[in-house]
Amino acid sequence: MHHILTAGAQRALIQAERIASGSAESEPTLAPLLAALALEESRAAEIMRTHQIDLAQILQEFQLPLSQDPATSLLDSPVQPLEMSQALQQYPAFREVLNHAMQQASRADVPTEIGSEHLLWGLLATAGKESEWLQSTGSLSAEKLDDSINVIFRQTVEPLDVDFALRTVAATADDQTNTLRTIDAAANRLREGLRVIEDFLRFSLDDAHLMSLLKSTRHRLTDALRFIGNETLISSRDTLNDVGTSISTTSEIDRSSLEHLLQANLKRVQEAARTLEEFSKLISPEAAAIFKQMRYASYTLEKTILTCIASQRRLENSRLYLLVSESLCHHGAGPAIRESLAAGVNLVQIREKSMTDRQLLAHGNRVRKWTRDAGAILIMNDRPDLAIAIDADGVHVGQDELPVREVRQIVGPRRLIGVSTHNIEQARQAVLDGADYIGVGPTFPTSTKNFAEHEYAGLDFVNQVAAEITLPWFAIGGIQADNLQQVLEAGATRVAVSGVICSHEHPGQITRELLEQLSN
Ligand SMILES: Cc1ncc(COP(=O)(O)OP(=O)(O)O)c(N)n1
Ligand SMILES: Cc1nc(C(=O)O)sc1CCOP(=O)(O)O
Ligand SMILES: [Mg+2]
Repeated sequence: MHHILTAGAQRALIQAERIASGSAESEPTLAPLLAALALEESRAAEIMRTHQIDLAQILQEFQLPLSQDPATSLLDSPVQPLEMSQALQQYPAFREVLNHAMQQASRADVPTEIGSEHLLWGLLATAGKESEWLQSTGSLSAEKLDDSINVIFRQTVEPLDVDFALRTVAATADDQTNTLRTIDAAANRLREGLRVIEDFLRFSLDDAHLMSLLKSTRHRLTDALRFIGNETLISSRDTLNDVGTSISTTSEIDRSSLEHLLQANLKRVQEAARTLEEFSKLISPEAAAIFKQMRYASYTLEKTILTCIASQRRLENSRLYLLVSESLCHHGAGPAIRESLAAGVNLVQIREKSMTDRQLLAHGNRVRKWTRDAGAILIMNDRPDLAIAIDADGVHVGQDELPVREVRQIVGPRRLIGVSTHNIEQARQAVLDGADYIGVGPTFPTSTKNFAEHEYAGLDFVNQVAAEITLPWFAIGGIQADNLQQVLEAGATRVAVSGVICSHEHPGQITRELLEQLSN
């Protein structure tokens, strides 16, 4: 009969082997197993804790060494899982523990893997100083443990033959080697793919925020591989006999543009992450979980990078963004919009706070016509529904309005979504949420919108965004012809304005002036 160990029991056995190898004892004992059960986050450790038994007591009682940080020691120097139980298996008392543990697991009313609690039970049932100590110090007995394990005894169990094919991995050594080789090859593909993307972010996009995201993805790969063991992977590597190394498909050779190259490598990363996730399930559920996270992270990364590239293209020539409110305009919104369009503005936002929906719809339809005729982009403030109704090119939302995800569901994939941000965390989040551009402000005091004094993000925020974000962004708030230069010096290349144009006697004239400064 084959029994499979739970992940917690596997870790405990690996730890036991390690502790035993560092112990000065010439004869093997069960103390390393006891210590390992207390060391791992497992049911056995939990049970022992409820009986006031902890690792420190065990180490002291049985004079065991544990020089490394127990929490990380297993990760730091991994043991090859198949070899793990070989030495312990030679030891009769350990075989007895396993035999008891298997019997105990067999008593469960549902098929049960051998868990750390069964190993603890086996240890208690095996005569020896460890069992005696557990019973005297922690007043723990095999009977008491039954309650904790919650086994339903329905039959008298005959001693079982111990089958030492304790499988921690695949059924055969060949299976295991092949699994490890697959993981090793996929990890290399993933690493290489990430490196290409990183170079793209560094040299083509020059985006520090996305680069730091990518780096943390790379670190996750390292974390996950620790669960499997780097040495184990390298020792399973067999490049000479790997048929995959000689195959290059046309899709691998054909890279028609930087973007194509980027996409191919994003796909490569996702496929490798999927392979790693699936094959790691045979070896380490912890690693598999990390690979799954990496796969999802790579989808976010893909969406974010591609959105960034597409938005840069769409907003390439939009340096001046005009927000129009009827109430601010000297001669009404119509003349302000038409004159500024004629002067060269190519991005307009309808920002009306007091019109009824019907008024907004009618106004929106007029502005749509003017902007379309001028070849300009039209954005509706606050209202995804009206953005669709007037066929605007996008919608702008603030921090308290609908999140990007929900707005996207309403306006679909092609309309632009802009998000207001007032600090660097919000800016980073908006990028990851899938915004197509962000507003960055308020830069200076403004009478167009109420902000408390402490809410002025100022030029520092502009500086921060300039240092790390390449998704198109517009500095906004109190920007005028006479302070625009400071904004540009802080790193902005695009600005959004309202009052300076709307309330100007000659909207066309001030528009030209601002555009002139922006083009310099
Ligand atoms: C380009 C741009 N940036 C910021 C805002 C402000 O949006 P929000 O915070 O939602 O405030 P209101 O404009 O709705 O009052 C914006 N509209 N456009
Ligand atoms: C509507 C708005 N949002 C801001 C933000 O920081 O999010 S600042 C602002 C007012 C922009 O108008 P003006 O150019 O007249 O100051
Ligand atoms: Mg708003």
